[in-house]
Amino acid sequence: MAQTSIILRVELNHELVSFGDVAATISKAGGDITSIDVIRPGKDSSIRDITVDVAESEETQVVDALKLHDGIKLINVSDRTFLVHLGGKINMQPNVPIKNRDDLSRVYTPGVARVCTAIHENPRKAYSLTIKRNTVAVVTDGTAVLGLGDIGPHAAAPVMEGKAMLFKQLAGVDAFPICLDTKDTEEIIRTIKAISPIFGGINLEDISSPRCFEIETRLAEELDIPIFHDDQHGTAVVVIAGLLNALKVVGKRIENVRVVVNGIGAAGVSICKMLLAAGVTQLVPVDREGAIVRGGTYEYPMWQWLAEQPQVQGEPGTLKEVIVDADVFIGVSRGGLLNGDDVQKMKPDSIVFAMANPNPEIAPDEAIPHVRVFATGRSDYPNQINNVLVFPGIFRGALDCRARRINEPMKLAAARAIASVVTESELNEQYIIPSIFNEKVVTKVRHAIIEAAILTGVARRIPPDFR
Ligand SMILES: NC(=O)C1=CN([C@@H]2O[C@H](COP(=O)(O)OP(=O)(O)OC[C@H]3O[C@@H](n4cnc5c(N)ncnc54)[C@H](O)[C@@H]3O)[C@@H](O)[C@H]2O)C=CC1
Ligand SMILES: CC(=O)C(=O)O
Ligand SMILES: [Mg+2]
Repeated sequence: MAQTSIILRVELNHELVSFGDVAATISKAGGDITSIDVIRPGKDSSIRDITVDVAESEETQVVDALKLHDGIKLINVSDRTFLVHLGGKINMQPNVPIKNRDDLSRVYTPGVARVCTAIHENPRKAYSLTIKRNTVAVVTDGTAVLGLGDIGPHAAAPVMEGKAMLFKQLAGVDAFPICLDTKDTEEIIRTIKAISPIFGGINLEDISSPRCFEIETRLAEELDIPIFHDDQHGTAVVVIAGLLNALKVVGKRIENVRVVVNGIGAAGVSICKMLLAAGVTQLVPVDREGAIVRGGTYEYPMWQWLAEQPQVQGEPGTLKEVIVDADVFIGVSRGGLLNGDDVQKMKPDSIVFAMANPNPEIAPDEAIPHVRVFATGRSDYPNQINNVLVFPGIFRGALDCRARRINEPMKLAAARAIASVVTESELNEQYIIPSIFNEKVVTKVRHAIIEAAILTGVARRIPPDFR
């Protein structure tokens, strides 16, 4: 059940109510008190901030119970999630202070002019003399934001700021959110190209399919910095990492399992491609109209490509039909499509990755009794299969070796690196994928990316630790 955390500011009339009564009322309504701060002490009355963890569905019950209680005045309810977003989640800091005119004349005019000239004469110096070497643009048009769909560029910003925070905290990469007010493929490509000089890489985010494929392909052809559509490749890399480990847990081999992938959009297409590259021989891609079958005719080029792959199964069917006897289900579609009965019909020792955000394709409580390995994209359940395990380390590595692009061998190396963080002795049903807070993740992904970039000839610099 999804949890939230709220802060309740209450005034207590001590003649009518004790703090014990308040705690009991909150607990009876389903809340769990995690901290109490006295804001204004007093003999007759006091004001306190009570932080309460509560299931999202029970938040109103807690609030109503306090409102109805004699002697309690509910002054304010704040949602801690909204509080951390006040004013935005990131800012920009100078690297050196400007304390006097001397400093000013060096960081700005006239001194800066000599640096500009040096870059003009040798554009590669942009990497050593500007923020380019460590800066990535996180670019969206707001058309496929999480599983919320086309909510527009303003509403997409909190996700992009969140990605920027993760880039910095996990990998030291400076990332800047850019939310474009256009859905036009050509305009998006033109705009990203026009802003690219200051960036060392472009992370495309939450751009809906099929436009995302052309945007990424064209930018990769026309720019010489890495272009990475996170929802496609970040997701595929982390799915392969999780699947390699989950298969070990259930004792099945990748070439013997039947895999259903639901939602053949940005994430689904890339996952299918990577599954085939990793050795899957029985693949059932499914979208709204049911299974995409071998030999079928489809409107989207990527679906048509799938229909031409020998490993893609020929039998048509709805999701509820094709999931019967599947070994693996991977959902990157939208929440609440399956129930316990559906996953019960899978093969024994089934693996279910229900990765739609914020709500998975099947609620964990419904799935867990019937499947052997269960994972979601969320941070509030075990086995979080989320591309946050991928993009920080991939860009750390790509920036450090100034990779021209991020290719297939680099992605496969990243998947293996993530899987390898979980040791044989640690591996179990509840731990197939490392936590994002495990520091080995970024270190290992970075290493794997640089090694593969050097081997495949896309690195333009050998970092000191590889010399
Ligand atoms: N856990 C993670 O790391 C990630 C999770 N996701 C989640 O995966 C979902 C899809 O993301 P994208 O691929 O970026 O979006 P997208 O918009 O490119 O693709 C979504 C696809 O799902 C299909 N779909 C929608 N309803 C469906 C249904 N009832 N049955 C079958 N297919 C259906 C759509 O037709 C579309 O092809 C979102 O919920 C997103 O939050 C995406 C990327 C990473
Ligand atoms: C995690 C992510 O990128 C998404 O859900 O879109
Ligand atoms: Mg995304």
